[in-house]
Amino acid sequence: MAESEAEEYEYEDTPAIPARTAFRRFWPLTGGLRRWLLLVWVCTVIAALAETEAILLFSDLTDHALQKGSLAAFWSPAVKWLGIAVVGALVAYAGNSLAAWVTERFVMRLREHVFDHVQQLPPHFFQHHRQGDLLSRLTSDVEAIETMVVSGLVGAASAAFSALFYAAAAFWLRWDLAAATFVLAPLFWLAARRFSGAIKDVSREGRVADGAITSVVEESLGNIVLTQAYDRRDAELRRLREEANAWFRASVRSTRLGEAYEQLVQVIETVCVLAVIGIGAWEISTGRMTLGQLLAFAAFLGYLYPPVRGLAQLGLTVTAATAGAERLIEILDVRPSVTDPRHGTETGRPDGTVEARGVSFRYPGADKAALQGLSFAVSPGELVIITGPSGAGKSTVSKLLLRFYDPDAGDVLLDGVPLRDFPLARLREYVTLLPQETLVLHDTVRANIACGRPGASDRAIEEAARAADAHDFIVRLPEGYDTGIDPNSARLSGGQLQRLAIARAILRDAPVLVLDEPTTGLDAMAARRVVKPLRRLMAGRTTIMITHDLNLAPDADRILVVDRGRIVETGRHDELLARGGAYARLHRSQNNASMDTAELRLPLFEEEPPPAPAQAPVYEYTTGYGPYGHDPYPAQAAGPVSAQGATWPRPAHEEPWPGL
Ligand SMILES: Nc1ncnc2c1ncn2[C@@H]1O[C@H](COP(=O)(O)OP(=O)(O)OP(=O)(O)O)[C@@H](O)[C@H]1O
Repeated sequence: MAESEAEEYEYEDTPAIPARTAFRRFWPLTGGLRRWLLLVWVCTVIAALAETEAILLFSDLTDHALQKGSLAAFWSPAVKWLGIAVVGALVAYAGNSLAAWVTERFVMRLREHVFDHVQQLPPHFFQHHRQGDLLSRLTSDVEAIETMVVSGLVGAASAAFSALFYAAAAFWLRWDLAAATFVLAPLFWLAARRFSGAIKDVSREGRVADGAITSVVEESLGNIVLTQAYDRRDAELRRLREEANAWFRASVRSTRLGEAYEQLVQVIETVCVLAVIGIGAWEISTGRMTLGQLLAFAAFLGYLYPPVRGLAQLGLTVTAATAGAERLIEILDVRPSVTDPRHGTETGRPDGTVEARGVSFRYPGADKAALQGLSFAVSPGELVIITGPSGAGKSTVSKLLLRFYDPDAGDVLLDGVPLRDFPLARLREYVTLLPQETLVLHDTVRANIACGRPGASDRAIEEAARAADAHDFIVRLPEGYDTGIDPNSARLSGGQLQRLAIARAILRDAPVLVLDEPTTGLDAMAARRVVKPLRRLMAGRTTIMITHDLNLAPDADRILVVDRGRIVETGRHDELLARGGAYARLHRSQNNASMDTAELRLPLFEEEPPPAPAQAPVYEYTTGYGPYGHDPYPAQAAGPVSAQGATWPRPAHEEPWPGL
């Protein structure tokens, strides 16, 4: 992606777009709805015709029934008028209901379109965009576009036709009087033109402020622990107030502009009405017009002004909505960093040979390369650990393996096929990521595991959970597998969440696994607890593990030490230690760091439980694996296991459900 595109992420730089361009951009989304739009418009035309007829009947009634005091002349026009009113009401009801349906469908469609697009955007897009601002674009800005495309279009067509009917009727009644009053019509347009620029500016400011407020609230609530622990309430409040002030100013200015326009139009209308009454009075006095005609004429003008005013107002609404459109178009113009190949390669399930050939990569907008000339190969079933100092480029390797980005030079290959030749959905089926942060859906535990393989049977889900050593704590939850969890849920500990993620990955059953710091963020006990399930997950799969945690290094078939985007050492754990180079230094520094805490010195692979404190509660250790039951993954048995019996002290990290 070009550097200029990265710069577009700045909100202030949202490019200005003419309303016509914005309209054209979103018009294709009305496909399939256009015939209904046409029907809405037909309903509006019929309703306008009914009104026109009613006004003519009113003129008839005034001249023949009211002025002559004849009840006989009342009935026929009255019945007609009533009939027309009923038909007009029914048609207006149908038209308005249909308009609401079309409008909401369009909003849904547009929102899905933008949401789907955003979901394909590369990770760095989300680092550059505040979430709150994205939320505001997906909600209020989407609705603004609706005003422009659907309501705007139907409103404009309806208003134009209504204005045309009433104007034609006024001309038909008295063309000279109509012509005299129509001379004043351009005043409406002049007023609208005068206001439109200012209204667009203020609307844009309001939308940016709206996004900023949502961002502050979202960030502040997401960081509530920091806010409370460091007593940042006042600082957060100040941040909110600053954004709210901008919104307040824009909002008040917008109302002031709207009101000023409204009142100006009222005055113009009054001038027109007075002109009609003045000319009418003169015409009646000379006998060239009846009172009924004058009243009907005034009524036509009364009906004519709202659509004329509506048309001008619509111009302002559309202009204001364009500010929202600009914000959506800005996002829609960001291209996904990777796309499906035109002709995807169908290889069938790969064996899992992974190779990087001279891979170089620079993040969009970054000034230096994150990876340079990286080459390595992993055979099916091998475990390769990628380690190195912070910022070396380890996680970047995982992003290229998952094809979140394509390399700028070189290729990443799976079974000899460049990743860019696989359809994306297939590739993500073949390569599974276990990310550093455990990702949780707002759903049940079952659904959280099942998202590894949608449609998996309950049995398969449970088996995966057992293999991930998650079954036991899941069944202890209040509703077992049907217990609801969410990303902010405090119901599960870090280690438990990690085991859920492992169950999900086991269920996915991909031939290639990318583990990004699988034990980081867990305390030593929790880390120990995930090692065994991790081994089961890795069994028979090509595994590339990105980690600082060198406790797992002796298991690796090969270790790649990365520094400043290059591989600086390759070999097995013992070889690299003996070489006394970068790896040996990393290893030493890790051991030195862990000297400080007794907890970290606990052996990571040993399943021997720590000696039970005298008063420690005991519980049945019911996992179906290891020495206590049938282990379907015997080859992955992790180090020496306890032979002490079936009861263990409850590990400190194994938090039970509160109240259990
Ligand atoms: N979205 C991004 N935009 C620009 N530069 C980035 C981006 N993400 C990472 N980088 C840079 O790329 C380099 C490699 O980052 P990477 O996250 O791969 O390092 P890492 O070895 O995984 O570090 P850590 O161990 O701290 O996670 C770093 O210099 C980092 O600043």
